[in-house]
Amino acid sequence: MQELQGSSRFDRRAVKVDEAARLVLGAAMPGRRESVPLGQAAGRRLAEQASASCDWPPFARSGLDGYAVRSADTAQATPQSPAVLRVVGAVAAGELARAAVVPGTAMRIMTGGAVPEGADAVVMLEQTADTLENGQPVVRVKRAAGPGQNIAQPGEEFRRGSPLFEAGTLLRPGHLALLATFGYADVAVYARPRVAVLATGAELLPVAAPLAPGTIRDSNSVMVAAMAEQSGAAALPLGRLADDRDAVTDALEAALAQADIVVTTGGVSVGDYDIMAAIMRGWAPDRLAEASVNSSLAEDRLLFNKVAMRPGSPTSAAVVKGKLVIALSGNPGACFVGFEWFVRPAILRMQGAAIETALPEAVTAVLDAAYEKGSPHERFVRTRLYVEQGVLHADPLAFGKSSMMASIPDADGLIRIPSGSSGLPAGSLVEVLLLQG
Ligand SMILES: Nc1nc2c(c(=O)[nH]1)N[C@H]1C(S)=C(S)[C@@H](COP(=O)(O)OP(=O)(O)OC[C@H]3O[C@@H](n4cnc5c(N)ncnc54)[C@H](O)[C@@H]3O)O[C@H]1N2
Ligand code: MOO
Ligand SMILES: [Mg+2]
Repeated sequence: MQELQGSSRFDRRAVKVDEAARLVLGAAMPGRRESVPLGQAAGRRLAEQASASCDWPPFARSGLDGYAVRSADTAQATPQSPAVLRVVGAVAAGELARAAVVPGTAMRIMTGGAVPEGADAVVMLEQTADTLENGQPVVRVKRAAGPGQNIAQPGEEFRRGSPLFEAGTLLRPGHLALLATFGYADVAVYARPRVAVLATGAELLPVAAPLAPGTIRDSNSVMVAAMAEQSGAAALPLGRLADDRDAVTDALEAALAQADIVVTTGGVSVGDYDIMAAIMRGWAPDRLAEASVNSSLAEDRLLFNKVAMRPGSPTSAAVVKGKLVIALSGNPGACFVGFEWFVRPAILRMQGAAIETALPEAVTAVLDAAYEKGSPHERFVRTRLYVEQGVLHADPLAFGKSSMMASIPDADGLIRIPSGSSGLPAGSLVEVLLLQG
């Protein structure tokens, strides 16, 4: 048996969850960059500002299938007395007109076609009639066209050189459309942070193993790895380790050599085999009080080893060799909440997200059922969210204990129950942290 000497295992100062998250974010700097083909850039984050490489639209463009005209020529047009204009040609999208539109003439034009010189309006086909006069094609325009009508002016949407998206922007399909428009065949994005995942606990079996008495299958590894991937990271699942301090220390060394963030689960409380707590304490515990959001990655230090939150109070974090080590609690519920507060924000920050957007997003909802339990620490209660008559409701889920998993897959959010309270009555307005879909 490995003894953790002395009473220091109980000597832990709880930091508030927001402060703990900021300590982690202060140590998680935007990281490596790489260039990827545009078609692979969805879900990645821009590493540098993108800007418009030309005016958009780049030329005066017809918004309809119709006739390009001089609006002045149609000023008196009515259905009874249409303007009669000689048709001097046609222009399809992708073509350039071979003639200008001079007074008394019109040019047939298709949607997306470049408006010919001289024309300042497009009349839709439905408002025109084609005929022949003296063997020449003419078009009758039955209504006055306003100047600029149905024409997208060059630069009306974007000016050449104007900023499109800032570094850190999460690229969604619409962003890709604009990047394509402006010729970004390759895009500079932040590299996916590499997140090593290591589960500690002698009781843990691989997923494929049959259960033996006293053992359970490792469910945290796969959950944490999936959450990391969902946040834009590349997960490196490193498997399970028994509660052996030397073996875990060696595994951490190896993980630090290949990852940007090392996430462990289990072994952070006060038990005899909670070796992660001892290992974390070993990282310059005397610096704990000095740790601040401005600390650099230069020196190894413990960021915190207790958080004023339930679940997840023993969650710990340290900076080691310039990398973040986040030791999540083994209880699956605590592991899940600890990831949302510390690991996901760190992953987002390393991909250039601003600190405020890296933190969990909060909304306000009406609490459907009373939450009776008071707590010296803030609580995060798994909840379903739904909208009724335009109002967001939080319906707390059963089986929400830290050790329980049943409600994790159903949770849309985490209700934030303030500390020190004796709970909250039904109907209270509560803050809810949104979870990823
Ligand atoms: N005397 C005290 N005991 C406990 C305290 C305390 O303050 N005083 N804190 C409790 C709280 S709160 C939590 S949370 C847990 C934290 O436990 P650890 O982080 O040390 O985790 P373990 O002891 O290794 O395991 C706890 C629990 O979770 C199961 N587990 C662990 N790893 C996995 C995994 N990969 N997949 C699924 N389940 C896992 C493990 O079997 C245990 O049942 O401590 C309380 N105790
Ligand atoms: O703080 Mo422990 O995480 O659930 O019960
Ligand atoms: Mg334990």
